[in-house]
Formats: sequence, C-alpha cells, structure tokens
Amino acid sequence: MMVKICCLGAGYVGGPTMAVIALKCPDIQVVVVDITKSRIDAWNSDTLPIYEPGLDDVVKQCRGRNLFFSNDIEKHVCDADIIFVSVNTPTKTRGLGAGKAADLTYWESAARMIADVAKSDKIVVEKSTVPVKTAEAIEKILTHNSNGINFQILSNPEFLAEGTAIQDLFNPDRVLIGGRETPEGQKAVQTLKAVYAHWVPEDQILTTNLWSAELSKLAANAFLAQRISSVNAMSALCEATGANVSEVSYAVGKDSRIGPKFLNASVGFGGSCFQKDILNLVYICECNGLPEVANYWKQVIKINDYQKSRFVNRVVSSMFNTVANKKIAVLGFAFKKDTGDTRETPAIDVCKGLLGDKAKISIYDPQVTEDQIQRDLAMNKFDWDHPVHLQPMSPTTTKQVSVTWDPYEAAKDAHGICILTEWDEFKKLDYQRIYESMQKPAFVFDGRNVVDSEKLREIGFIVYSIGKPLDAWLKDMPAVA
Ligand SMILES: NC(=O)c1ccc[n+]([C@@H]2O[C@H](COP(=O)([O-])OP(=O)(O)OC[C@H]3O[C@@H](n4cnc5c(N)ncnc54)[C@H](O)[C@@H]3O)[C@@H](O)[C@H]2O)c1
Ligand SMILES: O=c1ccn([C@@H]2O[C@H](COP(=O)(O)OP(=O)(O)O[C@H]3O[C@H](CO)[C@@H](O)[C@H](O)[C@H]3O)[C@@H](O)[C@H]2O)c(=O)[nH]1
Repeated sequence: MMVKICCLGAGYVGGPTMAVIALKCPDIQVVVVDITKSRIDAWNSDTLPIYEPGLDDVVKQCRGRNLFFSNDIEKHVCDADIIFVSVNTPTKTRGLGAGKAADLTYWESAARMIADVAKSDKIVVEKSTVPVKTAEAIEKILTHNSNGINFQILSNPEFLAEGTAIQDLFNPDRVLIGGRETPEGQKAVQTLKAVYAHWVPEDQILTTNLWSAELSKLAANAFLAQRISSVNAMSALCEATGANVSEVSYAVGKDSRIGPKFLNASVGFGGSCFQKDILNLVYICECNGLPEVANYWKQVIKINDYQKSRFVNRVVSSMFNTVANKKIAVLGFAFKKDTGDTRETPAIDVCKGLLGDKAKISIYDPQVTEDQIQRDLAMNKFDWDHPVHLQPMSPTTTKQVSVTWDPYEAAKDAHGICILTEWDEFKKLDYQRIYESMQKPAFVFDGRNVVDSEKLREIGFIVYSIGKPLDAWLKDMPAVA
C-alpha cells in the first residue's frame, strides 16, 4: 500500500521539503495543508508563494502526480500515515517568557486537531523548530485525547537555509531523526528513515533520542549565529586598528579546525531562525537554572544588535551627524540574497534607525514588494511570525519611505547608498552613472562587503565597508554605538 504523508504548514519549510520528498519518492503520496487559504491557492498557481531557486521546477514535476496542496486539513490528516508538523513557532510577546520563550499555540492546536480526527495509528513528526521536551507535551496532548489510537512522536528538525533550500534538501549534510527508545518508537524511526533513504546515504541519516534531536537543532543554529557574531565583533576591532576583516577571516578559516565557511562580516544576521531560536535556547537555560549558560548565548544576539546600530551610527556620523531630510538609497531589503524573505532582516533595524534620524529612504530589492516593506517597517517586534491572516491588518505606511524596482532611481539625488543584502547584481551596477546622479559628497556604506571599494573611491565615492580600513574622511568621524 502506498505510504501517505500529510504536512501541516505550507511555508518556507513545509513547501520545499515536501516537494523534494514527493520528487524523490514517487511511491509516496504527499499532501501539504495550511490554515491560510491564500497560501494554498498560491502553491496551486503559477506564482508560488515563496521565491527559492529551483523550487518551481521541482513543484512542476510532481504537483498533481504525488504532490498536492489542499485546504481540506482534516481529510488529509485522517488519511495519512505520517504527519509532519511545520507550523509557526513564534517568540511569545506576552505573559510568561515574553520576548524569549517559544509560543506553541499553533503547534498545540495542530496536535489537538490530529487527535480529534485520527481514526488510525499515526507517526507525528516535529518539523518545526521547538523547545527541548516539546515532544513530551505533544505526546500528552495526543494520548490524552486519542480514542485508543496509537501515536508515535518523532523529532526531525530541518536544517535547510533559504536561498539554497532545494540544494540543501537534495544533498543534506545530515538528516536527524529522534524517537522514543521503545520498540514502537524505533519502528517509527525506521519508517521515517526509509523515506529519506530514497535519496540520502544511510550513514548521513542520524538517529538519536528525542531530546538530542530537539536540542541539536537549537545548538546548530546557536553555533552558526555565534560564528557571525564573532566575526562581526572582530570587524569593529578591525576598523579601529586598520586590520581587514576579510583577511582576518581568511587567515582564521584556513585552520582546518575552524574552517572557511560562514565567516563573512555583515551588517548583522537576519532571518526567521537565528534570533528566535537563540532566545528560545536562552529561555530553556534560564528555566533549567543555568543563568551563566543563558547569558553566554544572549551575547550572540547583543553583538548582532550592536552591529546593526553601529552601522547606522557610521552612516549618520559620516554625513555631518545628521541625515534629516536627506535621501538615502537602500539597496537590498531581504535578509540574504536569493530569497524574497524579509523576516528579521537587518534592513528593518537599519531603516528604522535612519528614519529615527529623519532620513528619507528609497529602497530597491529585486524580490521584495513595497507592500511587504511597508508592513515590515510598521510591524511590532516578533509579530511577523504568525499565519498571514492572523497578523494585524492595515498598518500605517511610512511616508518617509519609497520603494522602487530600479536601483538607479533609488540612488538618484541621494546623499548616500546603504547596501544591506549581498545580491550579485549589486556588484555589476554602473556606479559611475550612479555617482553622477547623486548629491556630493556621495557616500556608499557597504553592509555586505560586495562592492570593489577601491574602484568606487576612484570614481569619487566616500566608501565605508564593514571591517575594512577606513577612509580618511571616516577616521575623523567618531562612531560609537
Ligand atoms: N524558514 C526556515 O528556513 C526554517 C528552517 C528550519 C526550521 N524552520 C522552522 O520551521 C517552522 C516553520 O517555519 P516556516 O519558515 O516554514 O514558517 P512559515 O510561516 O513560512 O509557515 C508556517 C505555516 O504554517 C501554517 N499554520 C499555522 N498553524 C497551522 C495549523 N494549525 N494547521 C495548518 N497550518 C498551520 C501557517 O499558515 C503558515 O503558512 C518554524 O518552527 C521554524 O522555526 C524554519
Ligand atoms: O558568513 C555569514 C553567513 C550568514 N550571514 C547572515 O546570516 C543570516 C542567516 O543566513 P543563513 O544561515 O544562510 O540563512 P537561514 O535561511 O536563516 O538558515 C539558517 O537558519 C535555518 C532555520 O533554522 C537553518 O535551517 C539553517 O541551517 C541556518 O543556516 C543572513 O542574514 C546572512 O546574511 C552573515 O552575515 N555572514
């Protein structure tokens, strides 16, 4: 009999992961469901709800064959053998643990619904990133409402990065499956392992207990984010001493124990996961009576906030300590290249900082719409991580912000340019043309170290690049965070 998979949550994780499972496992039927109707409609249309290189192609190959997107949640949950849960796990904004703890509202309601509608035994897979010990809570909800049905909970955290999701899913460094150490638990682990074994070499499928799998996900993100905060902390010291952060990263990364990847200094890390998951980790440490460990990881976020405000201060202090009514062009708004995702993008904090100093901002990003940018700038911290139809409606638009689809128009008459996403196209812009259209002195603040600063200086720009030796102009301008 054909194995049936149902996935709750058709987002950045649920959509691409299920599409790849469907592609690699023609013998399995995969249905992705969501409580947001517009999301499902988009997955069934020619314009998918998320931009991810290679995704269109995968979806085209299997949609209607063994991959389906549906609003009929209960029917497909009822029919499935394996249910992946990939719903939002936002940071709590109210009550106990506000600002740190994970809000499991969506997870809990998904679990209760599964218990309600299930008529046969199910394997329930945690795909969302959740606090350690969540499986225990979910297990209790399911078994206390089970009508005699047997549920096995597995933890199978997702490690894909946006912008490279399809590649990451095709060739994962590892797949991690945690389960109960009982015969039934181990049988469930083997069932899920057999799904991945369609394309992932067996020695890369790691099996652990539930708590190790849950914690490994939080730990991996904390380690990754910590590398960025470490190199960003160095970037401040490089600027103060005349060292060049790219040379330092390269030299440090040559040590095979450290390795060369993920050591690019930037205006700060963004994305839906790093900050949220570290806050979650910090909260778990605090709840377990480990304040020293909690403070250690909190520092990764503090340095990230410092890096963003340091960047804003550089911009303002270089421009005679005021940007009031000056046009500033922002190139790039997404949290990294090759995605249209803006969740926790450093561009939000940088734009808010510049707006705080009364700048006029003109934004260009090849994948982000005006509507999205206006919503991001109006939204409260953490409000983005809820299903679209439950987010606050009609926020006010910021008149000081304009959005254009043309980088040259964004830069026209501007006093300065801030590069906030490392889109490849920013390397190839006609900076001579841009320079001629700008106010003088013309500044470039490169938050991603993508431009050739020497070439830009030859054109006449004053250039600031994160962690690079400073222009004489900038040296004289104190910039403390
Ligand atoms: N974005 C990433 O790169 C990434 C990578 C690894 C893990 N994660 C984790 O995966 C989870 C999902 O992240 P995402 O980026 O896909 O979020 P997302 O917001 O893109 O998608 C979540 C989807 O779940 C839907 N949903 C909420 N409650 C539901 C319910 N009860 N039933 C059915 N659908 C429901 C929402 O409408 C939404 O479409 C989070 O826990 C996140 O931390 C994300
Ligand atoms: O050297 C680097 C590498 C990344 N970044 C920034 O860090 C953020 C996160 O980038 P990345 O990790 O590539 O993207 P995500 O999609 O957020 O993926 C992370 O978060 C996911 C969600 O948990 C995990 O699954 C992935 O393994 C983990 O890499 C972005 O703003 C990047 O610009 C840097 O500033 N310097």
